[in-house]
Amino acid sequence: MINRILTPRELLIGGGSLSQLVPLLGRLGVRRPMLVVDPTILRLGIADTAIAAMREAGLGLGVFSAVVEDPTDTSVIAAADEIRSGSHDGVIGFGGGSAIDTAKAAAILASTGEDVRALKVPRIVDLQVMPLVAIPTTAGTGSEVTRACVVSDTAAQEKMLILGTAALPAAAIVDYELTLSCPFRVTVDTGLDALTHALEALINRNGNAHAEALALSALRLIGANLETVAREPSNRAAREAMMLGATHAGLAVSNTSTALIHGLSRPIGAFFHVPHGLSNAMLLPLVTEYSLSAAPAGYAAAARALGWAPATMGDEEAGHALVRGFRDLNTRLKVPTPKAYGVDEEAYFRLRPEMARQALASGTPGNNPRIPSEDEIVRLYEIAWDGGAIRG
Ligand SMILES: NC(=O)c1ccc[n+]([C@@H]2O[C@H](COP(=O)([O-])OP(=O)(O)OC[C@H]3O[C@@H](n4cnc5c(N)ncnc54)[C@H](O)[C@@H]3O)[C@@H](O)[C@H]2O)c1
Ligand SMILES: [Fe+2]
Repeated sequence: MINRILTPRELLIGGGSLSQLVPLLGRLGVRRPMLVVDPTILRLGIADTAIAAMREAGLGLGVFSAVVEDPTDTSVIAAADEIRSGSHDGVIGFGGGSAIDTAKAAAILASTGEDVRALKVPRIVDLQVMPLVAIPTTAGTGSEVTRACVVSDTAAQEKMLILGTAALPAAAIVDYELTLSCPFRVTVDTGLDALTHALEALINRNGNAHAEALALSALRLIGANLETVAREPSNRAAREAMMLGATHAGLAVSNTSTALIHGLSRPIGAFFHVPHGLSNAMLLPLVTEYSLSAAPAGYAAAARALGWAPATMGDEEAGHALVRGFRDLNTRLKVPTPKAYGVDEEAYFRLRPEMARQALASGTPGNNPRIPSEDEIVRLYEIAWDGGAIRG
């Protein structure tokens, strides 16, 4: 079997690596970068030295900061228009996944002239685009190394998945110091997103040895450090480990695709604006319990890498320890159920068939070890409402 493994052409990893942005742009041949930056990052002054260095180097810098959380079609079209009108020849995505995905989608639109809706899966967008440098400020999405990008279709209330080399950054700067300012909820939710990426890469039907190695590395790093960063936001060693874990998880999942948790999570985000990592975490215990019997070795390996099952424990028992571990972790990290989060109950139950349809249309449930029918997905949404379990 042939595995097609894709990664950015250059990764700069380590504290202080942001200082290398100007020479990196030089190596990529970018003279007129458009900086697509999270407004909070701009306000906190986190991008100031990079902006000053680019100006000092005489680069034709543009700044777009109208990034919205869970980027929309209208916001990415606005960014693309500015890239085109400013004749920019490269894009920098600086912020959480929302800023990086805005930069990705805008670079694709500006480079190709395509309509954003025409890019969504099942199409694979292997088109040539201008160089993109991704600089994450959350240890979460791994978008800095993935060939994926998520844009909300405002009219259809759907989170569109865009996949292909067009969405793969040319380079990434992975500097954990940029995450030191993340508040508790952002730290935890994005960390749980990274954990979900690693798990879904490990148990994926498209699994491969490359993704497995990186997923296990990510689970070890995240298992040992997520609760530490939640408790001690200034712990640099733990922040560094979480950042590396998120990038490893991104490299893993980009080369397998996501699975059932992300498939079910995106519609919850699209309709009820639950942050992405949180909607994943709400589903982690239940979907793992549902899927366990179809990939016992993979789930057991995840439990061991997270430190929740000793090497001597058999696969079946380790799988159950994993489900229990996710439930306990959610309690300790204050992850609410959809009900406790304040999701509108009437709308949630009315929309569950449409959410199931969108989940299946994204294609990702088909990568899960156990593939659910549309009716089973509706049932999973029902059980997830107040954090229920299949075995009661
Ligand atoms: N492309 C991919 O591979 C991929 C993978 C997973 C998720 N996503 C997408 O990424 C988006 C979520 O990204 P995210 O979870 O990183 O959250 P985000 O980018 O939406 O940021 C969440 C909040 O944290 C703030 N923030 C970010 N960095 C900060 C910092 N260093 N200090 C203080 N505040 C900071 C932001 O301003 C924002 O208010 C969703 O749209 C999701 O669908 C993409
Ligand atoms: Fe994710």
